[in-house]
This record gives sequence, structure tokens and C-alpha cells, in this order.
Amino acid sequence: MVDSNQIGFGIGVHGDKKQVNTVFSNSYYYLQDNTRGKGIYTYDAKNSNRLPGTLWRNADNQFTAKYDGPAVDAHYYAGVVYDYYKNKFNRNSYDGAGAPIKSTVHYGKSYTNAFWNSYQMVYGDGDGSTYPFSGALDVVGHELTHAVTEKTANLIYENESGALNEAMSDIFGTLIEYYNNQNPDWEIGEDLSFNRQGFRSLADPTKYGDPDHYSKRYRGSNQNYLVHTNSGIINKAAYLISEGGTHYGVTVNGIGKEKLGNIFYRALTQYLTESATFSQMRAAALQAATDLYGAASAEVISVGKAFDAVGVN
Ligand SMILES: O=C(O)[C@H](CCc1ccccc1)CC1(C(=O)N[C@@H](Cc2c[nH]c3ccccc23)C(=O)O)CCCC1
Ligand SMILES: [Ca+2]
Ligand SMILES: [Ca+2]
Ligand SMILES: [Zn+2]
Repeated sequence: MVDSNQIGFGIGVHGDKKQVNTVFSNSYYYLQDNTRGKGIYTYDAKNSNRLPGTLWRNADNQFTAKYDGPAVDAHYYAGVVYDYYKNKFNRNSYDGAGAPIKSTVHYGKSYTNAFWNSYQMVYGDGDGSTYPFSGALDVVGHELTHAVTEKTANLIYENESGALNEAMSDIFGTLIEYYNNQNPDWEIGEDLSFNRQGFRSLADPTKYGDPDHYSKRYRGSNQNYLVHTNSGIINKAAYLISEGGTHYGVTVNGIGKEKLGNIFYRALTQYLTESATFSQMRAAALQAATDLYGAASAEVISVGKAFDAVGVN
């Protein structure tokens, strides 16, 4: 029996209709997308902690039940993230060689988080105060960007390199949301909450208690907190590079989202090393901007000003 590529009909976490690429094999339709790299595969943990769980399948290629929603979004949004990296940077999947992209949904019981575990993306259902975690494209982009980072700079997930790791995921999660162009914004996770409040803001990190200047960085020892809060300093610099603004008296001329993406992607893939500091991020971004736009370019000037504005020299 030869497998065949199909197109299924799905309804996402928010009741939004979307087509999903599936495979028909031995009388079942699977959430397997053979049109991108070596495939995108979506699994069901059935509210256990076992990974990856079972490859999602049904008999009619219709993924419209409420229970199907998280799988539909994980599968569809993984395809959007694949397309962003392929179309913008000609990167074929997170490893550049078409690596299969695997996601598991319905992980755990009332699990109110998501993660990349070096092998796959994992999404909880939330605890009733949030939507299931694959229901936000910026979150899916955030998680898959952890995979890209791991295969490139491999930024150590603690202290400043860990905050850089987090910032890269927030920044590219946001750029991917703008690429998809459905209610794009500079917040992370707003699609997961009932009151539209996100987890973090790149435009104004202080909105959620995160620092927007190096002098305000968290210097404690809780690493999971540190990486998710000190990322605000780099997130703010990225926002200023793209959109411009005056921050603590320093004025930055915005150069737009495309150039921000080009500069940060080049920094991530060509210059950052696993133990990079914020200061080394500034140097990497300046070098990337110089490579791309020239030494005395407006882009290089904006990058320098943005890092000045957040106190990173
Ligand atoms: O990928 C990441 O950096 C986060 C991974 C969190 C995690 C870490 C270690 C083991 C398991 C899970 C997940 C996300 C995150 O930023 N989580 C934050 C915020 C958060 C989500 N759910 C929470 C529940 C309680 C407190 C904080 C949170 C965190 O874990 O801090 C990224 C986008 C949204 C979810
Ligand atoms: Ca949005
Ligand atoms: Ca967002
Ligand atoms: Zn993260």
C-alpha cells in the first residue's frame, strides 16, 4: 500500500478553519506533512507525560473536534515557521538539512507551558486560565527557534547567553507572526490568554515587569526566571532597531522588521558563540549589519544606538 499526500480540514484552538497537510496510509489519515523538508509530524500525548506519544490520525481527514484543535494549530503553525525560515533565509528546517519537525500536544494534565526538548516541541493544554499552548503562532515560532539556536550558536541556557537564547526566540516568534500577518504585534503569547494579555512585551518589557535597560537586569540565581526576564533588554533593543523610538533619552531611527531579521539571523548563525554575552551580541549585530549594509550605513548606526539605549556597550 503506497502512502499518499492529502489535504485535511481542520479547526484550530480559536475556532479558525484551516487546511492541514496529511498522509493517507492503510485506511488512516495522519497529521504528517510531506511537503516540507523531511516532514512535519504531530503527536498526541493523551494527557500523559510520555513523548512523543502516538502520531495523530483519524479515519476521515476532518480535524474539527475540540480535542483536535491543539493538534491542528501545532501542525499548521509548524508549517508557517518552516516557510518563514525557508523563504526568508533559505534555511531548510531547523538544522538546514530538512530535519523532521515533531510536535506533541495534550501533554500532561493542565500543563500550562510549552517547550523544546532538543528533539521536539511539546505543548500543554493550559489549566483553564489559558488556551492550549500551540494556539499561538508566536509561541510555536518561539519554540522552533530554540531548535534553530541549538543547531547554530547553541547559546547556553543560563545567564546572559540564556537571555540571548530567549530573546532570539521572542524576536523570531514575533517576526514570524508579522510574516503570517494575522493580528501581528510585539507581544508574546497574547493568543493564549482570555484577556489578550501576553507573557512578555518586546515593545515595553516593563509592562510585565521585565527590564528594558541593562542597569535593571535581574542578578539573582533563579535561572529559569533570569533567562525569561533579562531577555527584555535585548528584546527592547530589537524593537527599537525595527520600529525606532527614544528610550532613556537615546533616539533610534527604525530600519524595519525585514532588516532586523536579516541582522539578527546573521548574528545568530555566523557570529554568536555558545557563551555569548550581551556585549558580544552588540558586536555581532554591528558586524552583521556592516556585512549586510556597509560600515557607515544607517542600519549600523541604528543598531549601535539601540544597544546604547538599553545600556549595552
Ligand atoms: O520555551 C520557553 O522558553 C518556555 C519553556 C518553559 C520551560 C522551561 C523548562 C522546562 C519546561 C518548560 C515556554 C514559554 C515561556 O516563556 N514560558 C515562561 C512563561 C510561562 C508560561 N507558563 C507559565 C506558568 C507559570 C509561570 C510562568 C509561565 C516560563 O516558563 O517562565 C515560551 C513562550 C510561552 C511559553
Ligand atoms: Ca498577535
Ligand atoms: Ca504576538
Ligand atoms: Zn524559550
